[in-house]
Amino acid sequence: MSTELEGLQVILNDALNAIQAELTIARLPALSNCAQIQHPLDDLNYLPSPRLYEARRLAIAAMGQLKNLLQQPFEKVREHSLAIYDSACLEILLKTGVLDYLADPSRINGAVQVSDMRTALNLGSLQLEVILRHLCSMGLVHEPQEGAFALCRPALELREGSSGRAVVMVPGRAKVASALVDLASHSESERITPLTRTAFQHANNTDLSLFSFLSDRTYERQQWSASISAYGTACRAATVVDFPWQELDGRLFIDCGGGQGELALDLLKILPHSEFIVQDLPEVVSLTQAHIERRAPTETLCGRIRTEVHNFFSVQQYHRDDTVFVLRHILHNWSNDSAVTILKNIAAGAGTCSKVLIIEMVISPCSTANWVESDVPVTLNELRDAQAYRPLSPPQFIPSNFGAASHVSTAAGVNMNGYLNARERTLSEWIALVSNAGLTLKEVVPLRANESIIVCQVLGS
Ligand SMILES: C[S@@+](CC[C@H](N)C(=O)[O-])C[C@H]1O[C@@H](n2cnc3c(N)ncnc32)[C@H](O)[C@@H]1O
Repeated sequence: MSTELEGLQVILNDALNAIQAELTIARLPALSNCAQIQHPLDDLNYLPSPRLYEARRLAIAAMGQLKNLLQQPFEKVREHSLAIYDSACLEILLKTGVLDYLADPSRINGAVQVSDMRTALNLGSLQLEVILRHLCSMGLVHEPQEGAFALCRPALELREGSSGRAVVMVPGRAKVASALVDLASHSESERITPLTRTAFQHANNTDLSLFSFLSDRTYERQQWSASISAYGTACRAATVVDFPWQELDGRLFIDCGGGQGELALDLLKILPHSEFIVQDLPEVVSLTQAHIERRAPTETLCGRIRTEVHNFFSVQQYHRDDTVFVLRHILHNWSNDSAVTILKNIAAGAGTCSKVLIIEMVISPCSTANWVESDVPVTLNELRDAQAYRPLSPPQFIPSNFGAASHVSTAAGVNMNGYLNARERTLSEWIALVSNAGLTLKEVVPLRANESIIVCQVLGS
């Protein structure tokens, strides 16, 4: 019977050995924090082998559990309460132009003195070294000589055009987080603001929903749409590879709230006998149409892909029995009641062979109950040479949601809550939601990404 410390040490060693072996098999270079070029694994389009993907997840989970085990609790609480400055420093790095200055090809290979940055960027009295030192502890910057800083490899994800930058630049998140605290701190009886009002509305003193608020704010809308594209890019490779799309070739695909049509464009390439309709609100569809014509001129001409204005709060008009309705990153934007209405509008028009594919996170509860070994656990050894992705069973001492490896997903749930009174959902919440809408959940296909594909059919079919 090993102690928690011993158990986690073994798990971490096994995970690191598996990572090392998989890097060698894939002929990937060694990882380095201070490298000035991205590692192939940093590319969002690079899909790691199932064993490498899971070993990374396990190593992060084990490191998180070890940190929880070892860190002095007062230091831990202090660290979390100060975490608000992590995002503030990230924003300062971008908004002062320091990131772009350090990332410039003429400077990227050496460290730059703070005084030079201050003069070049006209930063006056900003105590830049204080900010940069905190960014060092976050692993985004390093300080090879006192007062001289250079970017670390992860910071390359913040360069212009990168998905990471798009996510950081979403406006007003700090305001929403603070309004969430404000709303949550009042008991039900003292509440002046009705519960249906979001923290976003409270923070911006508006009754408009996020989407209506953005409709006449071009800059903010562009920042949002860049971040939405970034989430799509992050799960793109896994969505295409880890789901058996070929079994559905020949069907009509309706991408509900399809945005720029990126998912349909990806599927178009691998499903030569299928047709695609990308639906969205009128102000989005006009941009989507132009985007699709640029990206897939031939398929557009052949009628294999087109756009259509459709509000998903009205009933779908497609009654073809073989229709596949896809909703990616849609339902987590809506409360349960609204999400049920959206799904009912699809179910009302869907034939018995139609499918509804929901591409979203399926949050695991953080249970530690599975510390008792499950019947047929999937281990890193079993994933050796595996081509098809299967998630690992969490070993003893690792929570069922892989703890620290789920941090982004649980934080995304709080973010959805703050902006939209919405949430990321667990499997039991998904089952309840789809059955309330007259659908049945057939299976959940996990992806090498934060998302899974939830396959639903019309009830009884
Ligand atoms: C988070 S984005 C997801 C976009 C796309 N599915 C993707 O994965 O990239 C949500 C999309 O829902 C659309 N949307 C919001 N309300 C809608 C409505 N009532 N009817 C149709 N689309 C809507 C938005 O315009 C936006 O394109």
